[in-house]
Amino acid sequence: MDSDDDIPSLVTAVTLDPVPVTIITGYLGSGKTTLLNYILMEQHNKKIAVILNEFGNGDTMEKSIAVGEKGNLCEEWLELQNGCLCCSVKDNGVKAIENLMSKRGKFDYILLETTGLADPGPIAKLFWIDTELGSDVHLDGIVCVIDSKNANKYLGNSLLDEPNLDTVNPSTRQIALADIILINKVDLVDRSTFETLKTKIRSINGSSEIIETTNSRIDLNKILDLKSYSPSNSLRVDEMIRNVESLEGKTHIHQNVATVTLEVPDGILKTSLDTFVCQILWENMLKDGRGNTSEVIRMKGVIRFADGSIAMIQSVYDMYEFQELSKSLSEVPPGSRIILIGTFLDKAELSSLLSKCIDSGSESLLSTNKL
Ligand SMILES: Nc1nc2c(ncn2[C@@H]2O[C@H](COP(=O)(O)OP(=O)(O)OP(=O)(O)O)[C@@H](O)[C@H]2O)c(=O)[nH]1
Repeated sequence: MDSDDDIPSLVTAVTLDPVPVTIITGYLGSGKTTLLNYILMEQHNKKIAVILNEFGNGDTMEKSIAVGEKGNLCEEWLELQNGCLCCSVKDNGVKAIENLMSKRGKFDYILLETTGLADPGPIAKLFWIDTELGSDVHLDGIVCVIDSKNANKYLGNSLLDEPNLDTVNPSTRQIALADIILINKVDLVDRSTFETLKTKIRSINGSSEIIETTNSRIDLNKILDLKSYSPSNSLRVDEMIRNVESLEGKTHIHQNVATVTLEVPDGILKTSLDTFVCQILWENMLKDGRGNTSEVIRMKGVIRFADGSIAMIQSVYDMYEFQELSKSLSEVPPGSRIILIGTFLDKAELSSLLSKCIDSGSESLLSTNKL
């Protein structure tokens, strides 16, 4: 490990723009490392930090991180106070990365590869919330790599498989949370296997772009600098909605995880939408028609509020935010819509719960005005 002795104590990283973090997820052996190496090769003139989010051996307090510059990778250490990156407290992993940047200079990009069995949600929340706190890093997006040879097995053999009511496997969560999905190893499968797999993936995540790849080769503009968690992504919501709507009427729900769109009346009160979001994300008040409690894994949408403002709404599990759109984003298509990905999502029940929140919001506004 490097000594701190020769480093002035007040040196901090001069970071004008936060460094983007892309999470690379995917089931075991799908081609995540192949993708990482490809990115490093293609972007050899950039200073890219690679973090492998593996579990330590219990006593491990440090995490190795590779920083690539001018084609060379050198090992650095992340000095974590406690535990591994995915289960430590929010500030821990992020602060360690910021400290490293203050010693070694700002990275151009951070790539974080999760283990094949990891749910990328907790780590995504870690990097997402720190943007709010004025962090030196920010979450850019989640890329999920799928092994087309084997994924049909772990995603179920048939579209008619009996859904498992209790559990959602990590691979399904990785797909649900992905901003872009690479169906890799297409050289190893025939067209019909590929199409079956693509249909399953689409039935889980109806909104994100799906691209087929071999050896994880991809136009890097498609996976880096996506700004998936920035208000500028609101311009893509319409396209995402169209992806979801093209599936309507084709019911091939897999493991009960699916994507639905919800129309929200323009001019809704902020408090009404806030109540609705809290009820579905925090209070587990949303059920499907058969009484199963819904779980919202990911949500994104654009809302036109009563006060005339337009905001992007996003969530990852129980964490959500509204980000007001600037005037430069005023060209977002008309309407207010939300895309939800999760388990036991029932469009009719969602609409009904939303209507109740709108009604009670209007009633309380009315009684406040009477006072
Ligand atoms: N035929 C074929 N092999 C591939 C392709 N992409 C990756 N591989 C091979 O698949 C194996 C696994 O690839 P990795 O990139 O190590 O996969 P990973 O997702 O990082 O694997 P884990 O870290 O074990 O989860 C390697 O031997 C790769 O060379 C592809 O498109 N086609």
